Amino acid sequence: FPLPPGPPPLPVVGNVTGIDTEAPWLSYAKWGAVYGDLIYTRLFSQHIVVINSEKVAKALMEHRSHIYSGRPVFATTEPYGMCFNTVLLPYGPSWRLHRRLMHQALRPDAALTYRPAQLQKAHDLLLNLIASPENYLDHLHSGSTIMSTVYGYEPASGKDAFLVVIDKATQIISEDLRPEVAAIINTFPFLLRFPSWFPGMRMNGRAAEARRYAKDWVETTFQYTQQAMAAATFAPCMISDAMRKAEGNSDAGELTEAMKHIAATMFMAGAETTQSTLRVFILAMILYPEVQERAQALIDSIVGTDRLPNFDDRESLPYLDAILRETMRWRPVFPLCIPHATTEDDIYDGYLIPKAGSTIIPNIWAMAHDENKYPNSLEFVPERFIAADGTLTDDRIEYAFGFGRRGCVGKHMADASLWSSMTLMLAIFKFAKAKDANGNDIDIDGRMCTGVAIHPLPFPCSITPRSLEMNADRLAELIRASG
Ligand code: HEM
Repeated sequence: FPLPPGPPPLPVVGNVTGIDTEAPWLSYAKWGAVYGDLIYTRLFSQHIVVINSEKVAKALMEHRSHIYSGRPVFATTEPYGMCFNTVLLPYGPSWRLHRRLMHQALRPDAALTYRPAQLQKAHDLLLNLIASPENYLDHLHSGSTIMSTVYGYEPASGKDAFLVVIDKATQIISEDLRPEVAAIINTFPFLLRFPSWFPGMRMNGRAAEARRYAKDWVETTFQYTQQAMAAATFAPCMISDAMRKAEGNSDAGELTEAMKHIAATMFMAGAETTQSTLRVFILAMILYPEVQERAQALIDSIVGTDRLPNFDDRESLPYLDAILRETMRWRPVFPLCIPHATTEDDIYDGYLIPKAGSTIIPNIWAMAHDENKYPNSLEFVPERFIAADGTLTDDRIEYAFGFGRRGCVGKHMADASLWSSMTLMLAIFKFAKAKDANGNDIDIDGRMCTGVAIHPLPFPCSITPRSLEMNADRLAELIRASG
């Protein structure tokens, strides 16, 4: 059988020159218009199969998930200190153990138990935003529930020491572990042995830095929880629950080691993604003020202004869910998902998808910007998720969380965190363009960073209470009144 169609490769480098390295998802989507939904391409020695449609992604990665649940072997994983990371583990016993332990904590009914903590975090976010709106990026970050639910640790608002370390590691890894970068290193692994002062070898220094940060983050945060567990006041968290259950088991050592790695993975996979989605949300609210006003009018009419919204209001606020879905569609955090790898040869639609080292890239960006499904896809239009009878459509943007057995394990937790943060922020604040010294709006270009996971680059914005009477004391009172 032939390989799927794709652009003709150059000798040695393959298709590397035809790819927009800042936004490869755009190149792959353009190729899709010529070659179809399933494309074969080669970057140096790396065989890559790109999937541009949700239908094909589901047919392969969900209905044949026993074949498509591996991860490519990246020469960068070990030098960057990432061997512990569930996301990059090969399809095998360690990954299965990680997944089982995570599933126990994050399956839909277990995720419900985090709701009070998620609401509390959303309240803290409001208080922090009213106190210092200019630091909104720090507040979005420290507002994550993951540090408290996983480690029992409450990050300080502002620049929390643990979060700073984790941020630095995550940033380097997201930029340098892209399949396009990994393809170069996989082909020329000796590049990683050049000293970092050698021209062009900045990457080497970055690998050493990432390794240091990763070690610090895996060990120090875990030690924090182990020490804190001895204190009578320590509230249970995922680690303390798992460690107590494992006590006395013959495999307690193995479970403790796995928990340490899972906890670090959950933070890496969960906090950054949630924060990035909230950044996209704020960007959209500023660029589409009519959407913001419609949502606020709905909140006022359903919830009123004497209390804050809570999860019981969710069903009555479909437009808020439509905004959440549109946020995830408009600028997906993982435009190229996280690559999978095949563990057997496969034949699909008359084409061979080879086992030998094939990297499978679902182009989530292309799925989210399919003009047949989402006309004017570059515009932010939550109404596309509202049916004629006013209810939500069936399109839950599941593809933004990946596919099959490797699909996101934290999606229920992410969904509730995002909904509560977005809805509560809209209830209290108006998001608008910042003004310059002459009182004119400062334009926002909405540019995104590049990497495996992307977010809008920092932009100036004005975050002010919607009501002139609202201040920190009144907000604290409103939170108390909301129970
Ligand atoms: C807006 C928030 C989030 C988005 C958009 C998101 C998206 C994704 C995507 C696209 C993948 C790759 C799936 C695949 O390979 O097919 C993934 C994997 C993963 N996600 Fe999430 N995620 C989010 C939040 C979270 C949270 C809150 C957690 C944990 C608390 C989490 C934990 C994980 C883990 C552990 C994996 C790796 C699964 C594996 O390799 O088996 N994610 N996520």
